[in-house]
Amino acid sequence: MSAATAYSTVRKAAQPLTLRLGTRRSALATTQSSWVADQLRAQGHTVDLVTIVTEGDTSTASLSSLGGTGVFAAALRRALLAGEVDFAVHSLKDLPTAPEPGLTIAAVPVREDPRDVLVATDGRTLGELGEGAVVGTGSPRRVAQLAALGMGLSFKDIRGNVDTRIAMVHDGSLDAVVLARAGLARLGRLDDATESIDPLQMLPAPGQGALAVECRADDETTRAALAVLDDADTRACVTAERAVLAALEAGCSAPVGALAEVVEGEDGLELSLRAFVGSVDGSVDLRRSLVGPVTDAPSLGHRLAAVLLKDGADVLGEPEERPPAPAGDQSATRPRASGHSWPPDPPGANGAPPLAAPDRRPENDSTERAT
Ligand SMILES: NCc1[nH]cc(CCC(=O)O)c1CC(=O)O
Repeated sequence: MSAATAYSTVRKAAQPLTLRLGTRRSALATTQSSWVADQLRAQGHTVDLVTIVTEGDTSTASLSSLGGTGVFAAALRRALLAGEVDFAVHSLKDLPTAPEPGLTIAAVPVREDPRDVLVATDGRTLGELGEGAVVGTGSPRRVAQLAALGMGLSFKDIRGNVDTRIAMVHDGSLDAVVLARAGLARLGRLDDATESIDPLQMLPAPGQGALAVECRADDETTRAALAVLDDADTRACVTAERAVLAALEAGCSAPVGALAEVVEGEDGLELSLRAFVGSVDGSVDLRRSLVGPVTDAPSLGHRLAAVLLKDGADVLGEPEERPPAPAGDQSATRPRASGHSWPPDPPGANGAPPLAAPDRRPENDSTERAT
């Protein structure tokens, strides 16, 4: 018996396991969880889904009053830490950037297309919506970027699952909604999208389109089984994106978008990272980018956040550190990678350069908080 135990310990990672997967009950959550479960079943493991009801699913109160998108993850994490389930699958963009003590992200599987899509009446694109069109979204990030286009759109704060939101367009109560393309893809509803929005106009949420597969940090057996699902490129991208968010959360509370892509550089593969910080009235529209080594994802994100805070210090609140660098000397914020203003050409309908915000009103800062 003891000899058999010792033997099985050596081969533990290769043993078929029986794992309990905690999942929220929404269609998106169960679809995502089932996809991960199938990947593990293909490795010979047995996976049982355990439904966990979260406050974010049952309450109709606004997300911000419940404590933000973190409420979705909180109940799953409690069940994990209590040992009721062995692992959980989250939409990475809904996961707080602070690590959860006792838990670890064992895998970040290959990401779906991270862009946002428009679902509009009459097959319209963003450019065809027109002045006064009502766009439903509860996301300050989406509102800020749409407002910055200067197209005279108006916004309605909506909640509900993906199907509910699409229905609001089809029944004519809204002109359009903006949703993550990944959610539509996973639910088989991509045909409802009328435009995949160019990241030059709308940067996705950090981590959008990616999943996080989480388990207890001390559960080596489960960790090893989940690790085979990890995609190194996706992990590097979302690590950089979330580093921007984490660094900005410390320095401002404005709407944030970020997107990293692995690109072919002169010295091999590099990370190209773009980020946006704005205000929901569209008056602040700050976009910057950096390129750096794939192995440097966290510091790339932190450096890009520092650039954003420095360049937007007057409208974004207090940056952590504000070096009194002389004009023209940007070396302190870009020790390794090259920093540049992005996008290179003025985007959007108003043709305004990223920083040309004539009516920026710093005194309005307190009304521009992300909610
Ligand atoms: N905040 C809700 C949420 N969390 C994850 C997704 C979609 C899937 C993803 O982005 O990974 C969505 C819906 C949406 O934003 O349209």
